[in-house]
Amino acid sequence: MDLIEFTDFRIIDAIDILLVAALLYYLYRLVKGTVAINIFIGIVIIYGIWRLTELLEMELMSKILGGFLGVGMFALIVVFQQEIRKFLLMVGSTNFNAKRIFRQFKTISRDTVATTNIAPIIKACKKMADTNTGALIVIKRNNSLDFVKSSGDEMNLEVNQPIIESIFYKNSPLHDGAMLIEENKVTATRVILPVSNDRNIPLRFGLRHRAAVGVTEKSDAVCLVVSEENGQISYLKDGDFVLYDTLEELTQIIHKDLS
Ligand SMILES: Nc1ncnc2c1ncn2[C@@H]1O[C@H](COP(=O)(O)OP(=O)(O)OP(=O)(O)O)[C@@H](O)[C@H]1O
Repeated sequence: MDLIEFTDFRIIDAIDILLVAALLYYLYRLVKGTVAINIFIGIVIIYGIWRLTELLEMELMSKILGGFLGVGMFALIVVFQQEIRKFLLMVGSTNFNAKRIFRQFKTISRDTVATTNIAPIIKACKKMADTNTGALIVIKRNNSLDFVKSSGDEMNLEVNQPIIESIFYKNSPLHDGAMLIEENKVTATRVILPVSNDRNIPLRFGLRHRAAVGVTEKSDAVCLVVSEENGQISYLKDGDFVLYDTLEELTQIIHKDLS
């Protein structure tokens, strides 16, 4: 009977397996490097044992483990709150090509939406890097940044090099925290970002860099960090440092990421 069911393998079963594999892969990517990875591995092991006990018809053990996993689902929502949020953001992100195509059919032409001008931002970063002035700039892509904006001072200034430099100038009352840029406007300063607890971030990076990792983990925004310590300009996307050789290359990368 079992053998007949096994040979009765349909295309839809293959798709089902592929989807579960993709789901597990994305879940792993979400929790990789965080403390949640240990919980994730623990759950996978318990689930594996549960399925095995079911297969071997060890009724008592499979009932206990099944019950544990059932109740555990609610606990998981609490434990993985951040990861579930990020996963939903990822699913709803307009990065998918299908959505890009859809966007082209929107009644409002993209040309009417002010796109962020990268050149003055990079020039300001270069100037700040030369003078070892620390800076943290978050550039919005598709996801809303409202979840961090309220922690800072909201404003509405056209992006230009002197504005960015003067905000991060050491004696400026606005230099602390992060700057948000949305559609070529500085929309907030002194913003407090969520700090990442990724254990893979090298120890030489302090809170400014961890905050940049944090916000790019929790949204699809990209982030530029100028180190006060060594004047290094870092670019972050999806919770990772993006490597580049020259500032021209960095400008092109950001252009591509924002388009
Ligand atoms: N969670 C946060 N959100 C926004 N800004 C932050 C956050 N944490 C730190 N910062 C900013 O980073 C500044 C410097 O922090 P810290 O020295 O720990 O960072 P760092 O990564 O070592 O950077 P640097 O290389 O510039 O020293 C703080 O004064 C503050 O302006």
